[in-house]
Amino acid sequence: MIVLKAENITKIYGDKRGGTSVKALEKFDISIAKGEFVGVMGPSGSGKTTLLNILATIDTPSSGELMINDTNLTRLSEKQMAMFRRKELGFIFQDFNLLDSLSIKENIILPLVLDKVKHEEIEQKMTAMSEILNIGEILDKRPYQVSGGQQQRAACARALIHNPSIILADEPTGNLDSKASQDVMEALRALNEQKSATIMMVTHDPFAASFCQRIVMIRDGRYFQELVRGGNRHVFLKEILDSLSMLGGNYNDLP
Ligand SMILES: Nc1ncnc2c1ncn2[C@@H]1O[C@H](COP(=O)(O)OP(=O)(O)OP(=O)(O)O)[C@@H](O)[C@H]1O
Repeated sequence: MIVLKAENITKIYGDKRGGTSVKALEKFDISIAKGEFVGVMGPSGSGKTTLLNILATIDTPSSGELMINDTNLTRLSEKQMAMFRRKELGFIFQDFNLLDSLSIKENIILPLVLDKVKHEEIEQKMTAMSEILNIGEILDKRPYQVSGGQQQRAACARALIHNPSIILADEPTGNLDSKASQDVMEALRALNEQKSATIMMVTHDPFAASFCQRIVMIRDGRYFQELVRGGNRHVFLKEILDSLSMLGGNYNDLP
């Protein structure tokens, strides 16, 4: 079953009255099935953030169609879009975006509290998340009292606890050291495998990307290539590195 389908997405930034304009995406297609874990990679300026903002419904394409679970998002009003975003999408950001005034647990369950979900159901979901993500010991702490990797694992729990159709992750390992990056990627993989979470992640990090099942490469706002994981993660990492060196841009500096 297809969860997300974006077709012919073009995004032009700039002045409609004749000023300079930038074509950030051109006739870009992407389709993600339920339970897939997909990475999007491309050199700096290739259009990844633009794509993510459009899929996240915080920006609109200049042309093209975006469907998530049979809802055509290019036809919704602002209010309908905000409701759709809250119910159907989960977000993970590079800088975690947890509220320091709340405990880790309160941060995670906030979407359910706002939706007035019953206490017992919230506790049940919280326990299940905490077991998968190994965050039981930090639930009563504040975000500033735990490590970056622990904060990001809490953010993963928050992104999935309301059971969205898809999680959109923006450089989830961008602010983490290699050990914490590995923990977070293993957490995302566990959510994907054990909870059938559908995940799309934008990343510069080939190591993080090697946890995905499929990588879509963008260059100059256009689809460049797709890699599908066949063998183990180490083989896939090598394939990703080879493909990135063909992509060029800032990836030419890779080891
Ligand atoms: N608000 C904007 N106004 C004008 N041009 C923009 C705007 N946002 C992005 N661009 C341009 O659109 C193109 C794609 O940018 P985008 O940020 O999507 O790339 P990216 O792949 O996410 O880059 P990075 O990896 O450096 O974050 C670039 O040429 C960028 O300069």
